[in-house]
Amino acid sequence: MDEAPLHIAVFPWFAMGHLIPYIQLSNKLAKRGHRISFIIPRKTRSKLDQFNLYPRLITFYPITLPPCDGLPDYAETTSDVPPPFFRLIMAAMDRTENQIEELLLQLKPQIVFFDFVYWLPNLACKLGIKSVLFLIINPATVGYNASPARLLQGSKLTEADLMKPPSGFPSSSMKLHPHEAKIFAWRRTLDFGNGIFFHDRLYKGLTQTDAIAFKGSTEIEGPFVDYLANQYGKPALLSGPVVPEPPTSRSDEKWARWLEQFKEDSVVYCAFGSECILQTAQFQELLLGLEMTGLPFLVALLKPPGGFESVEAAMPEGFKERVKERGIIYGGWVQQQVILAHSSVGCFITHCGAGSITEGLVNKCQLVLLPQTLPDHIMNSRMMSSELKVGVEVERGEEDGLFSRGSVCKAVKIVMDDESETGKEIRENHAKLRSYLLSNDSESSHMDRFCEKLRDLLR
Ligand SMILES: C[C@@H]1O[C@H](OP(=O)(O)OP(=O)(O)OC[C@H]2O[C@@H](n3ccc(=O)[nH]c3=O)[C@H](O)[C@@H]2O)[C@H](O)[C@H](O)[C@H]1O
Repeated sequence: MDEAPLHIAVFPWFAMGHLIPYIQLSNKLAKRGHRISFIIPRKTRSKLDQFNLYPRLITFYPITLPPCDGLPDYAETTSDVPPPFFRLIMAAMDRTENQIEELLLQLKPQIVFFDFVYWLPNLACKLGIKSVLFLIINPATVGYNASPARLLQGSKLTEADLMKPPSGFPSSSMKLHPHEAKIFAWRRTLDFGNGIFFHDRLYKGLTQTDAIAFKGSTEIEGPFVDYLANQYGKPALLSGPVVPEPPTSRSDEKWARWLEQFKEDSVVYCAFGSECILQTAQFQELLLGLEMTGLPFLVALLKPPGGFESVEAAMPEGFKERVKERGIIYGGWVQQQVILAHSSVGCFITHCGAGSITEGLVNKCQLVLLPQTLPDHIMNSRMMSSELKVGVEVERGEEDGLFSRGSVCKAVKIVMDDESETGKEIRENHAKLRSYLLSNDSESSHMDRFCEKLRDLLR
């Protein structure tokens, strides 16, 4: 490489599901010699250090969030508080503009990556820095939901409108069920920090940034990224799938010991990311569905609302006595990537967060898709089940969106059953996609193109 390395500052939304993939992307860039100045929440640093594989090139710049009415002092990422508080974290991030300006003046990066902090493109422009809106949310969701073609339908977009893709959208199989259209419609007018709707925040960022970029690969996301480049009339880049480096740490001893008692590919691991909280009835239905499978299972979920002291306290009656050592329900943080790589784990029930989907695809365990209340989870689920056919969605009520123990058990059985035709097709497709994602050629050609397009912004 004869060109000078780039210096990129990054300022992602303070959610673990965004911070971790931003560090994974930074690792890929640092591997090629680029320098990253990474703005992080101060107290969360101890959780993030382990992901930084190039500390000589990736420097963390911890910042303290300014106080915000109603936000507890200790809260700085979405995993510190329940969902109603997320908009206050966003409001506090919006108040860091002066701090960020000073930092950028001092660091002098050539490019700054951001996602939800919509005011960053204007600030960057003032300082002579190029801005890139880098989204870990898949481009299909953004194209479906926030393309200018959708806005032309007017501000009174109905749930019925949202059940169909906007004009020119590159896929006709990505359709929503009524309960999902409700979620999409609700999100559009969600107050998300300083009185600005989530949708408007994203739209402002998309219109003002110098370029839009996504985590994803040309083969899967290419048509959606081209659609957005066309719609917004600006460069749209793909970083490649940003497959995490294989974990170097071993699983916590207690999980490793527990997993080792079971035969290969037999354990169901179920986790819903860093912020998702199930209502008690659905939490219990999920556990009862796992019990019905007869398989061993490890569940890492936050406790449901309602004042439960622990996840154990929220278990269905008699559940613990019935499943005994065969099932573990844990309410704390686990090393997900290490667990997914364990040879005993054969199935992953995921909420379809962007990070979990990639981590699931690059491991051998089969995917059961149980998307929760975020539009990109729903689109990820549809993409994995209908377009790529690498996982099975848990069936839900068309109107109420609720799943049952029977539907959980059914989906697990399909992917785990050697005799099932659907299961066979899914396992074959997953194996092909896994080997594509893990191939060095795919990663390095995506990164070549990505870095070239970043350089184009500076010419
Ligand atoms: C706004 C939203 O942020 C979301 O993040 P979320 O935390 O829900 O899920 P993941 O993307 O799987 O991210 C969660 C990340 O945390 C890791 N982890 C989680 C729990 C645990 O106990 N141990 C772990 O190691 C996991 O391995 C993954 O890397 C999604 O992106 C979503 O797409 C986006 O819209």
